[in-house]
Amino acid sequence: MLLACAGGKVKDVEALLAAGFPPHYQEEKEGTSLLMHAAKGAHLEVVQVLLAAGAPWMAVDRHSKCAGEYAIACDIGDANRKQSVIDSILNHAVMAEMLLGTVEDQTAKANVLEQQRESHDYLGGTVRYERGRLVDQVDEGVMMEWEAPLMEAHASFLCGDDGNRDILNVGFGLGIIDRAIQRRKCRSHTIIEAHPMVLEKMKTDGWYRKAGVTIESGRWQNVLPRLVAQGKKFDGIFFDTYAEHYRDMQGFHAWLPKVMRPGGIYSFFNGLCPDNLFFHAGGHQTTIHGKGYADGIGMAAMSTFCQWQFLKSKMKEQKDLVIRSCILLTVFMGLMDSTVGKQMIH
Ligand SMILES: C[S@@+](CC[C@H](N)C(=O)[O-])C[C@H]1O[C@@H](n2cnc3c(N)ncnc32)[C@H](O)[C@@H]1O
Repeated sequence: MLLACAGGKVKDVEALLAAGFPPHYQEEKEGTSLLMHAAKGAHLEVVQVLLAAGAPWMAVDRHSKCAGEYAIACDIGDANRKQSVIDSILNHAVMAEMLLGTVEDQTAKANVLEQQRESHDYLGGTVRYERGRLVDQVDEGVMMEWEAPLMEAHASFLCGDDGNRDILNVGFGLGIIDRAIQRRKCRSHTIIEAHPMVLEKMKTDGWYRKAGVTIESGRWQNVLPRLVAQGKKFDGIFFDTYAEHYRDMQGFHAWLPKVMRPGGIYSFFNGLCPDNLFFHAGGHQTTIHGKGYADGIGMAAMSTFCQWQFLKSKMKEQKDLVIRSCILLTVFMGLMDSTVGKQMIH
């Protein structure tokens, strides 16, 4: 099977799968999967057959590399084919993450509670400012001074040169981006911050007295609905919180169309799976497109997004719990390596 995948022999791969060969197989020594072998040779058809059969896109080898990275590293001459393989895996990853996310949303309330607990632990705990760092009560770095060049770049992107923009920053931390925004000038500068000790520091440092600056204290989850109800709109928005799940970020993205002026700019600190380029891209696309915000969207993700919106709108129309459960179960079966599930989805 490994040879068939590496050699792009799609008929052999199909025959072996039909005979019961597990699509999730990984060889013992290096941990390479069937999908990695196919991706390495840019064998698009084999990749598609394996993904459809339930081969896990996120499996990693013994060096923590996933199939997407094998596709990126592949050195065949045909750049189009190579790109098609990358797109195919990424598209599948985004689709799987979005569907899985919904299954989790519906069925694993405990996970949500777990995430909320993490956030509440942080917000209810102590923080301290020390030598260019903000650290939480378990000595984890919330923000570090070395991130300044990144924050400068975000501020420059958001503020432009016209000095005429209403800017919103979510998460003060060390205030690096807020100082950079102040240096660049803007019409108004709003900061949402939730941690009482950070708010205290902001008070001490005079942020409450700065002209044009409004401090909104509280979690963005509570503040944003109020700002929207007041009809507040912004030209530039930055999001960089702490101890939150990427699903929170998705939740934030769902608010963007309501608080952003047309032509506005959004930027965020993107620390999703920073150690793995491919997971980073998958997480990024899922997060951006997962809840109805479709700006700067790639075509592959767009088609996934449309399919997903269609599925969601169908679910809404029916308003029928049984049908909803059936769809979720089907999706789940599809994800769980079930040919029947895949056929049901189709
Ligand atoms: C990584 S720091 C932000 C750093 C900032 N970009 C800078 O340039 O210094 C994250 C900040 O978000 C705040 N925060 C965490 N959860 C929040 C929430 N739900 N709403 C508002 N602020 C939150 C934290 O207290 C912390 O001050």
